[in-house]
Amino acid sequence: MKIGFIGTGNMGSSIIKGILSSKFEKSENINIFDLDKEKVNNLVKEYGVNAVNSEKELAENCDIIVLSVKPHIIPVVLKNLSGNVKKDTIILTIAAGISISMIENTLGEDKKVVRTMPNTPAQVLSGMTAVTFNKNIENSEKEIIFKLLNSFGKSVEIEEKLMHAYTGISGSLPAYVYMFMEALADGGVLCGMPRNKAYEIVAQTVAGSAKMLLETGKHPGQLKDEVCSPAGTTIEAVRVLENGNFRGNVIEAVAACTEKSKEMAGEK
Ligand SMILES: NC(=O)C1=CN([C@@H]2O[C@H](COP(=O)(O)OP(=O)(O)OC[C@H]3O[C@@H](n4cnc5c(N)ncnc54)[C@H](OP(=O)(O)O)[C@@H]3O)[C@@H](O)[C@H]2O)C=CC1
Ligand SMILES: O=C(O)[C@@H]1CCC=N1
Repeated sequence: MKIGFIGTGNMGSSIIKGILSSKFEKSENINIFDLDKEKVNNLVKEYGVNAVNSEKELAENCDIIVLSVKPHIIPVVLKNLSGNVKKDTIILTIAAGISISMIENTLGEDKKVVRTMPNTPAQVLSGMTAVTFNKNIENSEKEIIFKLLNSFGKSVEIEEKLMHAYTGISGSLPAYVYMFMEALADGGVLCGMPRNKAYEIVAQTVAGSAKMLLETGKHPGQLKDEVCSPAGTTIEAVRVLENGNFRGNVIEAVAACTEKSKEMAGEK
């Protein structure tokens, strides 16, 4: 299967790396188009993928076209693709706030469109991707798309209207987690821990805590309670976090992200 990427920045290249390292597809079947020739040359050199010179050339040679440019560039790309997309080609968008109907309006309602919201851990095969299919995608094609998305992590089918909230709790989430981890390491450094050691310790502990939630089936509040000894160390930290409105701030951050996604889609 030939897969083409229009835009190979942070997210497009994360997916390419995931697809190649999981061996879902060979490098000779990956075509890329990006205006930034440095990014293209680096990917060609490092991974052996093919560079093409236009959206048209990419459309002629691919079974799946991944739209991985910034949302405001999508209309330009769709205009250049218009009239060049074959009947059975699947258009897969990863852009925040770009709806299926926006793509159908330019390329045609008969086109096969898949809307997704991935995240950057795709490049280490630990991504989490939401997906919504348009009416033209057949079940056999859904299976192929799930295999593709699962090759670099996990995926979940959701209603298109939930894509905004999904962006708030997954597409954008790695950034907030990294901020939390950076702040934890800063705290460690303040208390005398060498920074590199602090990052390693924090990363393994965050990964372990996430694994516990996934594998034990316990409520996160219960898992927290299991760590808090009476009059112990942890409850002191919990008190400080609660005084700083930690959970309230996180809820507001997710809501702000969700609202921005709606605004980008012209839904508010
Ligand atoms: N970053 C993330 O964590 C996530 C991003 N997304 C979505 O992924 C999309 C891409 O985001 P991200 O990878 O961060 O963005 P980047 O800016 O890192 O990558 C986009 C790439 O597209 C290039 N480009 C610009 N215009 C064109 C064009 N007309 N044709 C071809 N290539 C072009 C850019 O070049 P130049 O830099 O020269 O402009 C850049 O290399 C967005 O729509 C975003 O919503 C979704 C989930 C997570
Ligand atoms: O910040 C953004 O708009 C993109 C979408 C999800 C993650 N990054």
